[in-house]
Order: sequence, then structure tokens, then C-alpha cells
Amino acid sequence: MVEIGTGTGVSGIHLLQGMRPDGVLTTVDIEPERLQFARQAFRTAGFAANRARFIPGHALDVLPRLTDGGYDLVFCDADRLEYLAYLAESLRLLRPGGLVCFAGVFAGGRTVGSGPQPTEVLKLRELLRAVRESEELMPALLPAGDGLLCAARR
Ligand SMILES: C[S@@+](CC[C@H](N)C(=O)[O-])C[C@H]1O[C@@H](n2cnc3c(N)ncnc32)[C@H](O)[C@@H]1O
Repeated sequence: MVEIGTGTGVSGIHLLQGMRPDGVLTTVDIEPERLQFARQAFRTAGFAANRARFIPGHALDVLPRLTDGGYDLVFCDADRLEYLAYLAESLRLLRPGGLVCFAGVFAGGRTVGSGPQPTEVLKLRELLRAVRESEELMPALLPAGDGLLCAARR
């Protein structure tokens, strides 16, 4: 699995808990201190060091270096303005049947609100439209947290 936006490691721990015992999480964050924090959190949660690969850097610099078709799931929780670019990378990274997920797509209800919205919200609407209209994806929008958009690659 790939995680874009390691943060403090909360979502990473959940992803590791749902993986096979030999599954590896590749997690990317632009802030090296966050990776160090998450590394400690994973250890405290009982995961062996070889269960996670921590890659510092801008997601759009790191993702092109990952293997085509090598992943079952890509979990996106970083820069909302870049979600469409993460989608394009995910389609390359996922094996057929793999899943891409985007956290926070409701933007506090603003993605469905009327009236002028900031660029971040307009970009999220573009993402929702692109996923819905893609022939390559089977989407599901879940009311979990601030909205979780998941889509399986055909
Ligand atoms: C909402 S937090 C992620 C929270 C994380 N999922 C957790 O459960 O703790 C977003 C993270 O994305 C990282 N980030 C933001 N823009 C990024 C980018 N362009 N490339 C990589 N990481 C980025 C931030 O440093 C931050 O740690």
C-alpha cells in the first residue's frame, strides 16, 4: 500500500492493521519530522520496522519513482489541491482491482454547498467528477470522517 500524507501515523496504523502480516506500507510526507513521529508510533503500536517504508519528499516528486502496478491500495491525505494529480499517479501504481482512497472530500460540506468556494473546494469537485466519469474506476463515496472517496481500478 501507498500512503500520501503520513502525518502523525494514525491512518498508517489503521492501514497496517488491515494488511496481511507480510504487507508493507510505503508512506510519503513532505515533512521529515512527521515521518520520524510516525515511525515511532508504528513501533509503539507493535509493527516491525520492515512493515513500513518512509519516504520524505513532495508527493509529486516521489510517486513517479514507485513501481507501476505494484500496489493494492493508495490512500491520499495530503495536499487537496494535488488530489487530481495523485489520482493520475494512482491509476499507474495500482494493480487491476486495487483501490484509491481520498480523505476529506466533503471539505466540511463545502463540496456540495452553493455559492463561491475556494480553489481547494473547486479542485475537490473536479476530483469527484473525474472519478465518477472515469471508465477505469468503480467509485464509492463514504460518509466517514470528512468524506472518504474510494474507487476500485477495473
Ligand atoms: C492531514 S495530514 C495527514 C494525516 C495522516 N493521514 C494521519 O492520520 O496522521 C497531511 C499531511 O500531508 C503532508 N503533505 C502536505 N502536502 C504534501 C505533499 N505535497 N507531499 C507530501 N506530503 C504532503 C503534510 O506534511 C501532513 O503531514
